[in-house]
Amino acid sequence: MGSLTKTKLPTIDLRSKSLNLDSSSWVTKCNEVTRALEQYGCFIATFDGVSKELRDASFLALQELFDLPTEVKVQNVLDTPYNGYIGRQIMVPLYESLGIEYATTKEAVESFTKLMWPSGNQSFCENMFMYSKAVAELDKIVMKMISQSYGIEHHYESLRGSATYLLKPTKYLRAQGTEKFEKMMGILPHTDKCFMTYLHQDEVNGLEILTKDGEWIEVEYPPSSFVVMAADAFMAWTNGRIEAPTHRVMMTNDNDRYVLGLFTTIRDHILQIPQELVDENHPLQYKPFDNYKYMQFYYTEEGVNAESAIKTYCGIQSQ
Ligand SMILES: O=C(O)CCC(=O)C(=O)O
Ligand SMILES: [Fe+2]
Repeated sequence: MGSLTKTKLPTIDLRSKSLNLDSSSWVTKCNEVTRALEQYGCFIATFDGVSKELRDASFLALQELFDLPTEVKVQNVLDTPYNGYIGRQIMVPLYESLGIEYATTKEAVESFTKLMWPSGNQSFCENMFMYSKAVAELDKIVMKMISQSYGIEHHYESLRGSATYLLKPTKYLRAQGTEKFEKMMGILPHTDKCFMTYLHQDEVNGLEILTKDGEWIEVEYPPSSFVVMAADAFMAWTNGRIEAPTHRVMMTNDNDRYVLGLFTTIRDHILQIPQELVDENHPLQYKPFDNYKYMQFYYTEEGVNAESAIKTYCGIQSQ
């Protein structure tokens, strides 16, 4: 599927000083974010909410976490399948991740930390909590910008209190037993099932995005930036105006790769497609749905085998 291209994803400056704008420049910036998402389903955001110290400490904390024995890591069991602990599986032997649910609440990060380190690990706990809070601020900025550019702020306001954040520390081993430049799949092509995704990596690249033209873009992003990516629930909520991009990770045999993904999910709130996004050119494509229940559906046989799980779950079939 698809060839590799040298196209670059747009980079948008969302550092605090560049958001201090007069109203017409603000509108231009909001439109820039929305157009990038409409075209690619994602973009690179420069963001200064995570200091260099916090970033360095967070990636060190990740190494400590993955160095724990497997029997400790498997204790992290969550209700959502595949969010608790995934260890090196046959299809993706390089991949390992752990999910921290409700990561913007201190209690949740404390209880995860206690599970991993019964005698405590204060710096891990503080760094993960601070990191999650900082990136949740980026989510608020991005959501405000998109909803303003579509004129649907009041709809977003009504669901914002139902946004929950899953922090997913992830480690990819470098490709094993391969030649230089030969790549091995780190994570299979997929779309995310949540609402929005925010990815941050150590120096090692590997993420690839499938464009609408069927070409894979290698995403290279510098340390001070984040990949902002629409997920399935967001695609449905925007009535398909912004599509969740298919993405994968390809690893070379150079270095292991660490990633911090923050995933927004809307819980306990039925998502209704804003009527402002429905018109003659954009007929209603999705019924009201529950993001969290959709994530559960995805892991059923029907969900896994569907060509588009979100369309099977809540899509309106065109006549
Ligand atoms: O490692 C990455 O850059 C992407 C991770 C990813 O796609 C996921 O966890 O859903
Ligand atoms: Fe993903």
